[in-house]
Amino acid sequence: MCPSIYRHITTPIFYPNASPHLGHLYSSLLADVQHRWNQLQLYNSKFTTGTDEHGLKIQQAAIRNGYADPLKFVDTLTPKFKSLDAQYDINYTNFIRTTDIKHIKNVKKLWEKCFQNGHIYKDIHQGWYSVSDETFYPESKIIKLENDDKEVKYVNTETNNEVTYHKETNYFFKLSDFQNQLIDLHSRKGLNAWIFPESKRLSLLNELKSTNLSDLSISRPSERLSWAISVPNDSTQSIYVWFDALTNYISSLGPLENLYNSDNNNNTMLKYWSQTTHIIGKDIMKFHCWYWPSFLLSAGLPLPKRVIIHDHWLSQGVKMSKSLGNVIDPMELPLQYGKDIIRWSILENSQLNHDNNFKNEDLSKCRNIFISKWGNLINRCCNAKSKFDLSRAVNKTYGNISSKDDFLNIWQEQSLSLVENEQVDSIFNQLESFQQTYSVKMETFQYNHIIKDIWKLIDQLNLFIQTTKPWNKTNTNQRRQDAIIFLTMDISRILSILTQPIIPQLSNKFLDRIDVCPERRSFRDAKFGTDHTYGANANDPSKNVPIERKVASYEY
Ligand SMILES: Nc1ncnc2c1ncn2[C@@H]1O[C@H](COP(=O)(O)OP(=O)(O)OP(=O)(O)O)[C@@H](O)[C@H]1O
Repeated sequence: MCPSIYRHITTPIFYPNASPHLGHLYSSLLADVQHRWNQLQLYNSKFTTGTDEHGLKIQQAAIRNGYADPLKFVDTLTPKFKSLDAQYDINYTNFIRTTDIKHIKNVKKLWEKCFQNGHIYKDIHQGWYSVSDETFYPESKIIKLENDDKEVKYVNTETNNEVTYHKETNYFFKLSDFQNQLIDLHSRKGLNAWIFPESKRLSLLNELKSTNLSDLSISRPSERLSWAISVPNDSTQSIYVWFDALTNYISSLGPLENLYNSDNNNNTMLKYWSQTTHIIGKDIMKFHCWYWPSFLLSAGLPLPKRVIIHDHWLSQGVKMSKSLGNVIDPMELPLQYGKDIIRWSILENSQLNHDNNFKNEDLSKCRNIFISKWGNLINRCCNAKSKFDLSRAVNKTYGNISSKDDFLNIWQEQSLSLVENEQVDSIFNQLESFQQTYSVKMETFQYNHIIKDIWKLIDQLNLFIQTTKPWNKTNTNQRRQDAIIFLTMDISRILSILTQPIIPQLSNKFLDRIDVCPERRSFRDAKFGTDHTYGANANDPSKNVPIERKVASYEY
């Protein structure tokens, strides 16, 4: 553990009104990779996910499904979210349910603080409400639709979900008081930016600058919304689901009051909180980037570190969603390909800042590439028949190599051709640029770019092996053979260490295959020539192939 560095990563808490789908897995996967990346650096890392269990949408779904008690209804669905995580090795440290008592206490506390500080007041509210989105929409965003039977319904133009007109007493939050502070917050750029990616920051900032924020209704009459936390000292009103849900991010770390103790040295909760990254889909960015910081500022609480916003998985051209039912169920994906292949393929074929389409055939393609490129590379270099000896190369022949320059000095004596020298140069150039950019790409969730860089390096290594042909009888000079095997496998070792956040099981199979000891698999070990202890039984004929052509059932 690195005692002084703390990180906290969160997914949205999901609405358990139906089973999870690919979109939920995507948010969780982005977070899981980040959490594992923190762990690879030996940081203190927490990862929070969970379920958002209150609100009208759940109340109505419970009734539709024949449950008088909504808690009994969500009790049947929350395990499905946990099973999905288990299936894909989503290694969260905290699973929060908004029906947890400790969370309910925090929500009430946040309300009281905002109230005491003069940012909550009671008033009449009228407007267009969408149950599906759990939000009111302004008149300007409402259109009337009429079907062939002349039935009329109203929808909002943002999500196309139905809205109905309500007039009722609500509590309001003075969002308008925070407009300038929000503009300041979202004007922060570059490494200090509170929102990533930049395009989302700019769109939210521009909208903030060009609109006057209206105050936000943050309660509903209890007679309409019974499945919710009551407003403190007013049981006729229930707390709006977003005020409740957003507070989960604090509840997952501890009691809200702890954040008022600003002694950073002795306040572990604050250390995590100030390093909290929220990962969310673009559907909920205003809730997280406008409302959430405003509630916190109102209560005099510190803000989390940043919000990462991703685009959507589409199905039939529109956002995949539980309410529409146009979903891909990740539990029904061909798991026999291996969960890590599915993790890799989802991340390889998606971009944070673009809507994505899922193709089943990408999975078998991905698996085949792993076998033919990476699996094959290891099998060739650790081949018992060719009498290669990885252990000898790593420990003895090149046991004193600790840098690229050391290797190049020795390589000059072994090289037979200009082409080979150019290949070695190019491999080192690629490796250096990969290592220089890897951390930034990880921090900014550019996982697909990391994957591209990895395949480029693996391609180069394969080309090098094909050109140098260490198995060729005319090439039996042992020092040369060892140099080729050492270079190729040391870079494969580095890549396997650095892919642990993405493919935790498969990368460790690669590392097991070349006998890298478990204590030498962290970020600091991912440098050329730093480990001369591996390879012991790598050429043993009994060693398992890390990934086989034959599709196994639940292999990893
Ligand atoms: N199509 C999607 N693509 C990517 N992420 C998604 C998608 N759908 C949901 N998510 C993730 O789940 C969060 C929203 O959770 P929620 O449970 O409301 O999902 P939903 O399917 O949109 O539900 P509903 O249709 O009931 O509104 C998003 O912010 C995002 O993190």
